[in-house]
Amino acid sequence: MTTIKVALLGFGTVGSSVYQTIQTRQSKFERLIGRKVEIVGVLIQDETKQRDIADGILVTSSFEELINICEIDVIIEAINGIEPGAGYLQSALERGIHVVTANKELLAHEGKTLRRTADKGHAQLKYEAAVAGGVPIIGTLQQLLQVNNISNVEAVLNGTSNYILTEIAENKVSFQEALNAAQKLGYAEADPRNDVDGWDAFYKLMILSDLLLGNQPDWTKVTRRGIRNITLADIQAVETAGWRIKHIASLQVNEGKAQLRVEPMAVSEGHPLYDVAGVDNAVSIEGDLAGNIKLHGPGAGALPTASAILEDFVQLYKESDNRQTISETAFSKEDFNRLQDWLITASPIPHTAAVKQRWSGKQANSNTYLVSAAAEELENLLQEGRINNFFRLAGSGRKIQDTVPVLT
Ligand SMILES: NC(=O)C1=CN([C@@H]2O[C@H](COP(=O)(O)OP(=O)(O)OC[C@H]3O[C@@H](n4cnc5c(N)ncnc54)[C@H](OP(=O)(O)O)[C@@H]3O)[C@@H](O)[C@H]2O)C=CC1
Ligand SMILES: N[C@@H](CC=O)C(=O)O
Repeated sequence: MTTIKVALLGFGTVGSSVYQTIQTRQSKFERLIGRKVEIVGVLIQDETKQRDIADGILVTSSFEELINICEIDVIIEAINGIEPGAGYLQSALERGIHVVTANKELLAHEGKTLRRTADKGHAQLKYEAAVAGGVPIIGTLQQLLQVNNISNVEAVLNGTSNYILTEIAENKVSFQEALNAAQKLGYAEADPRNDVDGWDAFYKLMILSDLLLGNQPDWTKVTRRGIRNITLADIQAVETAGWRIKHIASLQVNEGKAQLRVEPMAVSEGHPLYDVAGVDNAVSIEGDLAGNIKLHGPGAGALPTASAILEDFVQLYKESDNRQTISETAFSKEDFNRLQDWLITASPIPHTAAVKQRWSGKQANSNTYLVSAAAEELENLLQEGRINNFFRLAGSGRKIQDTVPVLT
């Protein structure tokens, strides 16, 4: 029986979990792909750290050493940031080495170049773990794309942010306490600003854009808001009105134009993302043939991410499909002056906004209002401290009367 030789780049939360799983599931791999799997080398940064890695496996901080000494069939990459990882993957693909990566920041920036190199080098590039952790969204979209037209994707894509919002709401902990816990549990990025300022979800959305539309919009034109300024008072006020706040990445295609956004939104009961709690991620997809499909599961953490990586790994030896999307869809600009419906939390209501409905909160400053207003106007009111927060209503095309509970 021949052996597949694997090198791991990174031995942190994700890398060490991939290592453990490969070591303990040998018989499963043999059954699935008829070959043994051997880890031949591990690339790390700090050579002085103690690690539980078997003798005979090269552990090095030099990529040159790793790639020149070891014979490698597959590189599994789980390090942080764009460089040096992008250079390493480029060099591996040029040599015909397959790559499986979990690194969304790298892929959002360099995915296109890497895919081109993969095609030329006849190697495959797999990245299921880079979007939504253990939720198999990439494979599902690749499958659905064959005949469906996808018009709308709404997704909770950052496990850390969802965990923090849930902890604040359910356990009344502070933002900082919830973030500390997310870091301890291995959910957060090495620099957690990527999570709480919306960058991580943004990178994942750009990967979905590449996959669905064959391109990415101008990054500077995409709304990106994080969860930093959301308070317990906001969460409670919005819940009093029957809604929840979720950090949502959305991609909507309307008349050949795509609009992408990452922001906290208000979701009503019945919305596919309403019940997504803790570290879970979920993706709600509208296909013109399939209808609404929702995938829901753990969005971060060691084992779910290792699961996505190793399912990709097995697929390398079962098929060869590195298809690139070709699409006619253009990207539309956000119109910050267009009147839209929003939930705002404030007290008292600023006179400029047209109020459609009002819910009294338990505390003096926690009233919730359904208003028709322009994003720019609300952003200004927020900056001036005249409202506490504002949330777009999730669920495109829904009528407001369908989603807002009638008050007595
Ligand atoms: N944690 C999660 O739930 C998920 C993470 N990801 C992605 O997976 C990747 C890894 O995440 P995670 O395991 O949490 O991160 P960690 O910070 O736990 O681990 C990062 C690993 O990469 C190594 N590393 C960092 N920089 C370099 C470098 N320049 N050269 C060589 N090695 C380097 C570190 O080395 P050393 O040990 O010496 O410090 C460490 O072993 C990231 O891209 C992340 O976005 C994707 C999905 C989920
Ligand atoms: N930091 C990320 C990890 C997975 O991609 C998250 O919290 O979702």
